[in-house]
Amino acid sequence: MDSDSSNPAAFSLPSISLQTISHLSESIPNLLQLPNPIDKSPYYHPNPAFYISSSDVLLRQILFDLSTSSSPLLAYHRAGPRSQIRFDPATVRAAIVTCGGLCPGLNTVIRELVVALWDLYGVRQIFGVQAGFRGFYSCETVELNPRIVHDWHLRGGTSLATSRGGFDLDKIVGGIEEKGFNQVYCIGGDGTMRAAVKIFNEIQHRKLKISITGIPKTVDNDIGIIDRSFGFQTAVEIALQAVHAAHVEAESAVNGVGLVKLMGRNTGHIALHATLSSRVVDCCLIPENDFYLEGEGGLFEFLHQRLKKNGHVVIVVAEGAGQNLIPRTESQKAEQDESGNQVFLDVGPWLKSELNKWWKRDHDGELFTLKYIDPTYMIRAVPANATDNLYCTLLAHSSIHGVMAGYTGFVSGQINGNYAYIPVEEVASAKNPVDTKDHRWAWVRSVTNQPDFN
Ligand SMILES: Nc1ncnc2c1ncn2[C@@H]1O[C@H](COP(=O)(O)OP(=O)(O)O)[C@@H](O)[C@H]1O
Ligand SMILES: O=P(O)(O)OC[C@H]1O[C@](O)(COP(=O)(O)O)[C@@H](O)[C@@H]1O
Ligand SMILES: [Mg+2]
Repeated sequence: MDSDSSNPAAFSLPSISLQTISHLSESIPNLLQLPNPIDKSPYYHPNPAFYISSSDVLLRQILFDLSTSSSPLLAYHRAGPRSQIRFDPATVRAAIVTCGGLCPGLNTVIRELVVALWDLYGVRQIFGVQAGFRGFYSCETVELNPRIVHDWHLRGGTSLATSRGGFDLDKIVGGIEEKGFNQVYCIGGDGTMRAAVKIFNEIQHRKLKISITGIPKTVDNDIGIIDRSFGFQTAVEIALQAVHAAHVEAESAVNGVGLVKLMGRNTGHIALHATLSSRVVDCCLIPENDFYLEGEGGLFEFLHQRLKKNGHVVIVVAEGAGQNLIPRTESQKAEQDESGNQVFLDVGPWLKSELNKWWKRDHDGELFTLKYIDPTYMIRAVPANATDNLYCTLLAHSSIHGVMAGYTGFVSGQINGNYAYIPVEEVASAKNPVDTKDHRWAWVRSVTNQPDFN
């Protein structure tokens, strides 16, 4: 018999599958247990509901159709302070490292890790590892305290320096052991999370009492599961300034084209958000949606019509878009950066040149002005805005609470507005492409009216 779709009682809730995270007690016998020092904090006055228990979870999917959902709902441990801690603060030696490219908010995360370790938990041995993972074995570490980091949230970049490459598992874990670190906070993107998985496995293999955690940073917002990465909103805000400038230039010319290239290696989130919030973009080109130039339904045909109608156009192109169209030599095909990422060719100047050639070929003699803007590092080399700053603080605090409670091999992240602990392996493999089948891409297309290039 068919279930009655108007009667919610006719459906049963799917089961829940908890994504467990590792705990030091699984590999370290007789792990000590102490009351959380926040009990004595003059600011928090914790009541019983203040502490989070290991049975507190949050769901990844909060919207689903009961008539079709049958697979279990993924749940994660809720982040936050635990009533018992598993490190004696007097013996903690915490290491903080930043890896990969810059992202607004890196310095805020470092600052808040230092201040909260110091103020909430009474940790006094906190170290900054310089220049990314290679800093564990090739540079002096710097001792940090709240006085040193007090104004770091006002600075862009990372005051610890960062780098790509330099991943040598043996040397890194050797360096961690040699320097006596027992808490390792890794701030970085997808590459850093993959590296953290390997370090975590090696620490477990060596049965060391070291907790390692990841705090995901990616200006491209290309890490999955979490709502968004810190710094992303700030980057979009700065990107918008470039889009508005391109619009002014284009509108003030005859047959004016404003072309803006924005970051986005594999994902077009920055381009998409800049397009949606500016409302002045005529065409948004992202890596997830191939495009072509010539013929029916192509970019040139669309631009021709738009210029005829409005007299100007604004194009936003993400750096990873159109890579399949740009001619490249055999050696360019094989080129990789220090972290093993394929080196992209620069889509901005290529597209600018193709557009100029097209106009000259098809509209010779008619006025045409193309202004190209590439804000590149300007969008990520700035301090975090207010929202991202608060987000960084909560991520840093979540990480410390989890580590002090003895959890390891996890990442702190926001899921549906709440904070969760997610296994680092899961984050390392979770991508976050723009879904060109969902409502947001449909929204872009309805705002721009651009072709779908199918
Ligand atoms: N698959 C991997 N295994 C081990 N280390 C990796 C891996 N991918 C990247 N790394 C290391 O992680 C660090 C940061 O990676 P990178 O890709 O440059 O930046 P991001 O973390 O921002 O994506 C680098 O030191 C790099 O060598
Ligand atoms: O020139 P760099 O420092 O290698 O960084 C450039 C790359 O970093 C990125 O900003 C991605 O970094 P994220 O890991 O922060 O997402 C890309 O958009 C860009 O290709
Ligand atoms: Mg990356």
